[in-house]
Amino acid sequence: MSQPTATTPAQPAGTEALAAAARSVVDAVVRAGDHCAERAAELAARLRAIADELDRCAPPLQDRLGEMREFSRSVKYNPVTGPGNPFSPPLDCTDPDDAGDGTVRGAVALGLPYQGPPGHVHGGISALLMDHMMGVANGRAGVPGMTARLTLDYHRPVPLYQELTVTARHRSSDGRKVLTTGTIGAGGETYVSAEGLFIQPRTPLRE
Ligand SMILES: CCCCCCCCCC(=O)SCCNC(=O)CCNC(=O)[C@H](O)C(C)(C)COP(=O)(O)OP(=O)(O)OC[C@H]1O[C@@H](n2cnc3c(N)ncnc32)[C@H](O)[C@@H]1OP(=O)(O)O
Repeated sequence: MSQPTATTPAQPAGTEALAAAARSVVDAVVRAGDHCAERAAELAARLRAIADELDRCAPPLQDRLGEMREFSRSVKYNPVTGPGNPFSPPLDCTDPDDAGDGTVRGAVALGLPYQGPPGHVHGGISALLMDHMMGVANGRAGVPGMTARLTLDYHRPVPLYQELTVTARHRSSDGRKVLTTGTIGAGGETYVSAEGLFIQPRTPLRE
């Protein structure tokens, strides 16, 4: 029987299936740790061969960077919610359960690759989730912008392997300055709260 993992993607296909498989590899590498030391060299060679195969499919970097300016691709491959990016947990906010007040919600459970303090999520990962979710809230409010300042209060350590609720809400705008708040919590408890100042660019960031 396979070991439990923190992230259980819902039947992905195509490149999303590829990303989900790579994500599973990352999770399994950290969970197996020194317990697979005897087979590490052999397994590394097999993974390297797969990476080389993928490299042969990849277009020149400048072409790919150009493609990635497209909004749909930036959504698919972003490092927080992107189903096409193995680095993303991914945070699921496809059904954001908008309460009608502009709050966006997402759900995620994070495993050992995201550990900071023992048994808990790295504080920088919490900041990543907050930054991104506030960006999503701003986008939905029609005021997308660049993060200029991010302030986090870490109230409690964020547990690994527990479904977390991540929220964000655009609060106010003053010219190009956008103020947004967010939380990470579970079971009615808030582990992290955040406030962000975002600046709307003079020209759009993406095509
Ligand atoms: C699924 C799709 C959803 C995607 C969500 C993605 C979310 C991800 C968000 C990010 O990660 S963005 C990446 C991290 N952020 C950056 O790289 C930003 C780097 N900084 C910059 O590019 C510029 O500094 C910035 C665009 C933020 C501002 O430059 P500007 O030249 O446009 O602004 P300007 O300097 O004219 O300042 C405009 C106002 O903002 C204020 N301001 C700017 N930076 C500030 C700051 N850091 N703190 C406080 N106030 C600040 C500034 O004082 C001024 O106030 P006033 O209008 O009242 O005079």
